[in-house]
Amino acid sequence: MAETARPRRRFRWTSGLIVGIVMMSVMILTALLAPLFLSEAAEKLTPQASQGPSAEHWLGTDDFGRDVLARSLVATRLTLLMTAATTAIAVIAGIAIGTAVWLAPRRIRAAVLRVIEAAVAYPSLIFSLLIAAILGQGTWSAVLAISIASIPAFARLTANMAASISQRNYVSTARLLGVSGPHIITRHLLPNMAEPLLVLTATVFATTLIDLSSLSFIGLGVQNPEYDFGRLLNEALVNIYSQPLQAVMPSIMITITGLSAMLIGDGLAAATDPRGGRKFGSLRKASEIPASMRADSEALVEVDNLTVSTPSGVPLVKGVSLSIHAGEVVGLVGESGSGKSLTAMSIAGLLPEELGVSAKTMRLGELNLLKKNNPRTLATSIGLVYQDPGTSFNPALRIGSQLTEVSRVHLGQSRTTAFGRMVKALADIRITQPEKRMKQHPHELSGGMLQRAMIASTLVTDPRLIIADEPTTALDVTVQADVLRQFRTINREMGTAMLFISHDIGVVQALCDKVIVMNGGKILERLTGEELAAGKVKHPYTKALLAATPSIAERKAELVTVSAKDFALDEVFDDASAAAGGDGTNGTGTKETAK
Ligand SMILES: Nc1ncnc2c1ncn2[C@@H]1O[C@H](COP(=O)(O)OP(=O)(O)OP(=O)(O)O)[C@@H](O)[C@H]1O
Repeated sequence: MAETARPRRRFRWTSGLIVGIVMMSVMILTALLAPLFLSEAAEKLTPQASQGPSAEHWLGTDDFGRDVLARSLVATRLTLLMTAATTAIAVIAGIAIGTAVWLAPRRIRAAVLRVIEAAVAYPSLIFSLLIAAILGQGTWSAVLAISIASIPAFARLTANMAASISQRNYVSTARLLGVSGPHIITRHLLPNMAEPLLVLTATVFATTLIDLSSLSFIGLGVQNPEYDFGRLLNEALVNIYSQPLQAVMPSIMITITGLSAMLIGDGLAAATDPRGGRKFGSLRKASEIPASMRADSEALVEVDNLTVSTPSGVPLVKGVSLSIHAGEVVGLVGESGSGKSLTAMSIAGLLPEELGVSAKTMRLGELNLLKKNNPRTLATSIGLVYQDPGTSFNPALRIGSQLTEVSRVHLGQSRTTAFGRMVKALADIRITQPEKRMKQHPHELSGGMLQRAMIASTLVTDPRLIIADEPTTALDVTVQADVLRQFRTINREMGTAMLFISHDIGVVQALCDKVIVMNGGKILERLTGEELAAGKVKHPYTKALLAATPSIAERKAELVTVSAKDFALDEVFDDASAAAGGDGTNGTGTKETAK
């Protein structure tokens, strides 16, 4: 069935970006028009030397009787031309080197990357001074010097991004199919690097302007009779006490040009960052409906007529209603893109902010989930378990500091108390040597152990609801059975409500009291776990889902995890424990059990 189309990401205009573009447009207009109308006033020598401000010369005149304001405005053209040329050379050469490095054999690539890194570490202004001294004084030697000094930054960024993009599956596939290196670069690499390169270009434009002005200021850049902002500052220096205004205008022009480029760079960064600039308050106000009118007022979690839409109004979740009682497990099942995660993330308040959410009711107990809630309340009321335990943890930090974060930050517990409670939670969930585990890094633990650690971390805050989004998909079948068993235990013993998301109808059938089948953002069918187990399904889509799980339906004896809830889970867990040497967490084989 067709996936709901993901709409094109909207470009976000920020006020900074608009101001930057307006300022830069004014500078470009000045660069175009000033030399046409003000050249004479700016360049003609007159006897009115070194005069103060007057009606005729607003900022006075220089040592040769030339109008200071006119010279500053006319200098905009050369300054912008030099800055644009320098930036363009740096960008083109940097991207060419960065991508060529990616195509080079491994040893050459490593050597060139080391050279680029050393060049980046060296201060660019000193580097450009060195090059300018070698090339000699003059406008274009300054341009070349600064562009050469800026190339390493672009080359490194391009090479790093190319390395990361080249790991993606579509690039591997293209390579496997024999697509040529240059074709991969133009088709796959460059389009995916455009945004960060654009942001860096704007920033380098600003720093280039400063560097060029500095070279001209110290006499290495633009030479008489040409003049840019730096050259004007150089001329103003000798009169700084008698004619301070002479230095003011070029300084203002440098500031405005640099600031506009920075604002454009920042604005582009914010506009292209999918997480940035999101507004709170995309939730519509909760409709205050009396308890008597609620669909299921006894339920702990109640969602009534939830709709999630894109900024352009395309509905992704269409009128979903569900309720979960304390101690109940509700499964959301459906193929990829059916709206399961968006439904769950709406409840958790973790939806991307650009998406609009509306519902008649969405609550957890008395907590109105349609309002912007205190993050502490949400973090302690709802526990989240994600799909891939490998990516749920920061690989650079020890397990302990990550697992105790919520307790320390949101419950205000001391490090020792949080550590102690976490060790107990790990032991409760039958992780061996919990103290040792807390001091280890994520790569030292197996996937099953990490996933159980993640479950344990959600429990220390006594959440009322646990949302588990495909929590067993990344695990092999024996560890999967163990994790499912842990969920069942928590749910039964602690009375926690659970929303369990899966595309695997067999897993849902094994664990859930109620099952909701979704597709295309809508609920197609509601079933009890028993109805599903007995095959009492009505909707053709659910039948198709069941038919697409032949290993569950046809090999009940082998994959007992999905045949008869508790019995199956216990039995599989025991086998998994045996396979893993008692701990049940390191069993990595895909041993099928209970034949
Ligand atoms: N931030 C977003 N902006 C626009 N569309 C989105 C966004 N997030 C998800 N979608 C789209 O909404 C639809 C439902 O997504 P959702 O993640 O809920 O699916 P799912 O059923 O959980 O699938 P999966 O199992 O692959 O995660 C998909 O078509 C997806 O492309």
